[in-house]
Amino acid sequence: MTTARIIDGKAFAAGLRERIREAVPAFQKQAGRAPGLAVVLVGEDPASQVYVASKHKATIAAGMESFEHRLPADVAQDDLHALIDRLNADETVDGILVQLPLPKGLDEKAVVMAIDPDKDVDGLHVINAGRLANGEEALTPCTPLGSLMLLKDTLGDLTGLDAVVVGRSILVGKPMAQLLLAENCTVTMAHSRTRDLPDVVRRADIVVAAVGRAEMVKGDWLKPGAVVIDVGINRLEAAPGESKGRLVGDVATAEAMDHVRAITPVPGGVGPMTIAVLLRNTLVAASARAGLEKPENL
Ligand SMILES: Nc1nc(=O)c2c([nH]1)NC[C@@H]1CN(c3ccc(C(=O)N[C@@H](CCC(=O)O)C(=O)O)cc3)C=[N+]21
Repeated sequence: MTTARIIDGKAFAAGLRERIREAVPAFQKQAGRAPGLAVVLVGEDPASQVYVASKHKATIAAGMESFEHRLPADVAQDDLHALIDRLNADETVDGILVQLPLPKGLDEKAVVMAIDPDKDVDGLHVINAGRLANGEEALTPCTPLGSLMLLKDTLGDLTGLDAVVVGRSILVGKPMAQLLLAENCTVTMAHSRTRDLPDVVRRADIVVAAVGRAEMVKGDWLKPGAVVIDVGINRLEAAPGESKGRLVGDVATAEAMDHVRAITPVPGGVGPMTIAVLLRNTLVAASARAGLEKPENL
């Protein structure tokens, strides 16, 4: 029996992008220019090229300015920093995103720390991580913020709920836990060294799976009625006769459907939210930089 609701991240993301598009003209009128997002792509990784192309398209569609910078995989660290410095100083650039991972040999952390925290639309700078942890206004990583939006849309007030975040990355797990804590959840962070992981997950009203292991969270790990956010995007090996393997999350979705109240699919769940929140963060950063009020209902 399957009763779970599929959380349509693609539709929610489309709605968010539409609200952003509607909010851009007010910014433009007051600031005298459109919000600008600079995306830096180093190297030729095909998956990264696809992501960057879709970010570019979405940025233009929202009425914002998109600046793309492509550098060769063997670029010197100093040259990359010189570009970041230029973007930091450029008044028409409100957001800077350096597509990750960077090719081997480059110091990723040093690059992220070189970004002006007020332009750090990925929310990866320690200053933004610290602001988030301290409950201050912060640019917040896109994937966890998008996940939180879906949770609040599904559940309303999250106060008092038991949340388990599986995965402790800087990009997703840690900021996700901070966001849930700020919504008054009781938060448990689980990871590869957690003992009795299935039993830990069984306690949760909210499960956020962000471990990067295909279908690791099984159906019988889930408390009846739990709401599940599946952050994983894993490409399975191609079956004979297929050119590409299937895309699956970190949760065994088909099994989970028999247990949970609602779950995000892969694809079409959290993934599309990531780009929509990137645009949201760009407009938020632009408004703050221009001394304008934070746009409402974004
Ligand atoms: N500095 C930085 N910031 C990022 O936010 C960042 C990054 N680097 N590097 C790569 C990852 C990956 N990422 C995704 C964005 C959208 C989808 C997305 O829209 N996925 C769709 C389609 C997936 C498909 O069909 O391939 C879905 O899940 O439905 C996925 C993955 C952002 N990333």
